[in-house]
Amino acid sequence: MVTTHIPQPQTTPIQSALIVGNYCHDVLLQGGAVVAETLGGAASFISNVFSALSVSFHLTSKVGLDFKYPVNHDPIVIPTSKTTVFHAYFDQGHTENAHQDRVLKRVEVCDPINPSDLPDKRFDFGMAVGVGGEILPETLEKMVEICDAVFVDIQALIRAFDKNEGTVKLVGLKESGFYHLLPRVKFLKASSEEALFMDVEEVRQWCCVVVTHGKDGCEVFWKDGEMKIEPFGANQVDPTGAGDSFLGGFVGGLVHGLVVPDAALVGNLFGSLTVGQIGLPKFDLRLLQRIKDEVQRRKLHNTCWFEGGNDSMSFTKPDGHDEFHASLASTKLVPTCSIQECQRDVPRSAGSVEQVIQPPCNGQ
Ligand SMILES: Nc1ncnc2c1ncn2[C@@H]1O[C@H](COP(=O)(O)OP(=O)(O)O)[C@@H](O)[C@H]1O
Ligand SMILES: O=P([O-])([O-])O[C@@H]1[C@@H](O)[C@H](O)[C@@H](O)[C@H](O)[C@@H]1O
Repeated sequence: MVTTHIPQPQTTPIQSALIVGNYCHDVLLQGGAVVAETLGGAASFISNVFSALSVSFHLTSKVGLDFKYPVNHDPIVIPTSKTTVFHAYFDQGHTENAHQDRVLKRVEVCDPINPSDLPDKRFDFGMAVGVGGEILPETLEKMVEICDAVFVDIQALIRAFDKNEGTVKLVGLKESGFYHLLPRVKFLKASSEEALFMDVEEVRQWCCVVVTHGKDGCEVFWKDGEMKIEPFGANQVDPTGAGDSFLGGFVGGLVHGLVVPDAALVGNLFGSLTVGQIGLPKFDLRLLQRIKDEVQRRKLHNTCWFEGGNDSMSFTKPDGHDEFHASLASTKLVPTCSIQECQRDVPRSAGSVEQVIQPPCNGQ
C-alpha cells in the first residue's frame, strides 16, 4: 500500500465548519401513490449526521415561505421564492442520467446561493452540497477562498434539470463550469453513476476522489493510489440520502481525528443506517454513543492526520482498520428503537413508514 505521509499531523480537531446547500421537500412515490413526504436535501442529511457526531457547523441554506419542517439550523427564507421540491419515483425504469434506484424530478426550485450569502469569516472546512443547482461556480470559488479545505458532492456540480418535467440529468464535469476549481478542492464525492461523468484518473491528480457503490461500500482514489472500503450490512428501505449521510459520516470521522480509510468506514456506516429508514434517518442514542466510543478509541490510536489548508493526509490503512470495521458493525447490533419509535419525531408528513420502497429491477 502506497503511503503519503505528512510531516506532522495536526493534533487538535478542526473547529469550524460551513455547510452550503438548500433544504428541500422530498416526495417519495411508488405505484402512483405518495409513500412519504420528508425533509430533504444533502444539507439536511449531513446536518443530521454532524449533530449525531457532535460536530458543530454553520449552515447557509435557502427556502421559501412554504418550508414546512422544523430544523435546528435556520435557513434564509426568501419570501418571493418557493422551497425546492424533489419527487422521487421508485417504479420508473431508470434512465442513463438518473440514479439507478429511482428517477428524481425537481418540481420546484428555490433561489441560488450567491457568494454574498456566505458568512464573512473563515472556516477550517466547507461542504458544497447542493442538490437543485443552487451552488454557483462563483459560490464555490468563494468557499475555497474562505475555507481551509472544501469537500464537494459532485451532485452539486453536474446536475441539469429537464426544462419540462425537471427530471434530473447529469452533465460531464468538464462541461459543468466548475472544472477549473477542482485543484482547490480537497475531496470530491461521487456515486458510481455520477463517476461516469468525470475522468477519475485526471481529477485524482488534483483532489481525493471518493466513489460510493451502494451496498458494496466505497473506493478512495488519490494521486498515488486507491483503496476499497468495506460496507456494512443493511436492509434497504429507502436509498434517499445515503450518499449525503456517507459524506457526513466521512467528514465527521476526519473531524474527530480519524485517518481517511477509517473515516470512510464511518461514512459507510452512516450510509447503511440511512437506507434502513425512509427519509431523514433518526439515530438511536445508544447506537450513537457506541459509535462515538469506538471513534474515540480509534482516534486515541491515531493522531489527527487531516490538516485543513494543505495536501497532507495519510491514506495508509492503519493497523486495526479491519477490527475497527468489526467494532462499528457491532454497534449496529445494539437493540435500537423500532422503526416506528425511531421515526416518531423525524420531520415528515403523509405516508406509511412501514412500506418498503422497492427500486425497479435494473433496466425495468
Ligand atoms: N443497501 C445498502 N447497504 C449498505 N450500505 C449502503 C447501502 N446503500 C448505500 N449504502 C452506503 O451508503 C453509501 C452511499 O450510498 P450510494 O447509494 O452509493 O450513494 P448515493 O446516495 O449518492 O447514490 C455507500 O457507499 C454505502 O456505504
Ligand atoms: O440520495 P442522495 O443522492 O444521497 O441525496 C438526495 C438527493 O439526490 C435528492 O435530490 C434530494 O431530494 C434528497 O433529499 C437527497 O439529498
